[in-house]
Amino acid sequence: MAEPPAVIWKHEVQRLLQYGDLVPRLEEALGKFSTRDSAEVIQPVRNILPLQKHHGFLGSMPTYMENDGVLCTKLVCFYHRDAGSALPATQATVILLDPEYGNVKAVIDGEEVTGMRTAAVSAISAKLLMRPGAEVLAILGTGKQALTHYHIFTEMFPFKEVRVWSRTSQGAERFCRSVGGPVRACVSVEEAVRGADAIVTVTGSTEPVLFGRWVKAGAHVAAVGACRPNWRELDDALMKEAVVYSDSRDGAMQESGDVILSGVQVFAELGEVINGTKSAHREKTTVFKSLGMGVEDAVAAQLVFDGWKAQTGPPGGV
Ligand SMILES: NC(=O)C1=CN([C@@H]2O[C@H](COP(=O)(O)OP(=O)(O)OC[C@H]3O[C@@H](n4cnc5c(N)ncnc54)[C@H](O)[C@@H]3O)[C@@H](O)[C@H]2O)C=CC1
Ligand SMILES: O=C([O-])C1=[NH+]CCC1
Repeated sequence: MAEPPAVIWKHEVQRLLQYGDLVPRLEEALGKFSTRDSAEVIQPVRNILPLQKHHGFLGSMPTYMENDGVLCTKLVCFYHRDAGSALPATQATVILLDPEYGNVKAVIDGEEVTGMRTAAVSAISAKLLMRPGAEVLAILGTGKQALTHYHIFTEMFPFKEVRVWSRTSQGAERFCRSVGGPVRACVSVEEAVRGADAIVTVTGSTEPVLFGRWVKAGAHVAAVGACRPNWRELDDALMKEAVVYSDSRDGAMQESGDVILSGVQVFAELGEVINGTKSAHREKTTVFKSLGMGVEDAVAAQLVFDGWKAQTGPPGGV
């Protein structure tokens, strides 16, 4: 009979998941995903169930990595919240299964996994697509994703200046106090992004907040919010000016309002750049449209589970 599942919650995930391990695993997994080899990764575009009464969605995100023996699914609820709502915008749980027996091995808090793997993939996009010598980072939004993006971007790149914008001055000030590092609050999006080399959009907006006329030619934009076909964060001018990359081309064509409504084509998946089958146009303005993929949760969950097993020892002791 199978062991009961491990339940690994937020504080343990925070202790067990480190960007130093996560980033190389994600790079490898993005590359595998883009080979479309079913023995490497099977991962359909997430299935979405609308929660109309609550202005939200339940996404189920299964992934099977046959060669790595990883079977996983994430359940994620995400919402369009009114300003001032105290309710969370995103809640997630990751379930790791044994692919041979079918039993659940671990139930893992998905909040930290989602925060870290999303920021790590955006940082990978910047590593591949941002111009060398980038000095100024701008972050639009001051929620959970803003925080994880701040930490990994300032850890991986030597920015001289970091700016942040929020809808409210209290939001921006709270963010500046919480990061424990240098950052300047800006009163408008334009002030935050003018002259920036890298821009991260992590808002709950359903309308464009970032306009192409403010974006410096050659800047790199990691666009993380607006994960529904009728939601936007970027305007048409920016989408049409930029070379557009995504985590999943199919995901972007089904879920990204910025891609679908602007009518642009996704030039490449990050995995294709990693595999060397598509170019990294660092010299041009680039947009990485992130939707989030189950394979990213799967590699993060496997890292957490491996760390948890190493600390607890084999089932039943030695
Ligand atoms: N691409 C991906 O893999 C993932 C994307 N997301 C998306 O990223 C976005 C941010 O997620 P979290 O940080 O978890 O949410 P959060 O609720 O913690 O933060 C959202 C931020 O956006 C701001 N905001 C909300 N509505 C806005 C509007 N109309 N205009 C400007 N700013 C607005 C809020 O004030 C807050 O600063 C959401 O759209 C979420 O669905 C979340 C997880 C993964
Ligand atoms: O990949 C993910 O977890 C999500 N993408 C959009 C909202 C949540």
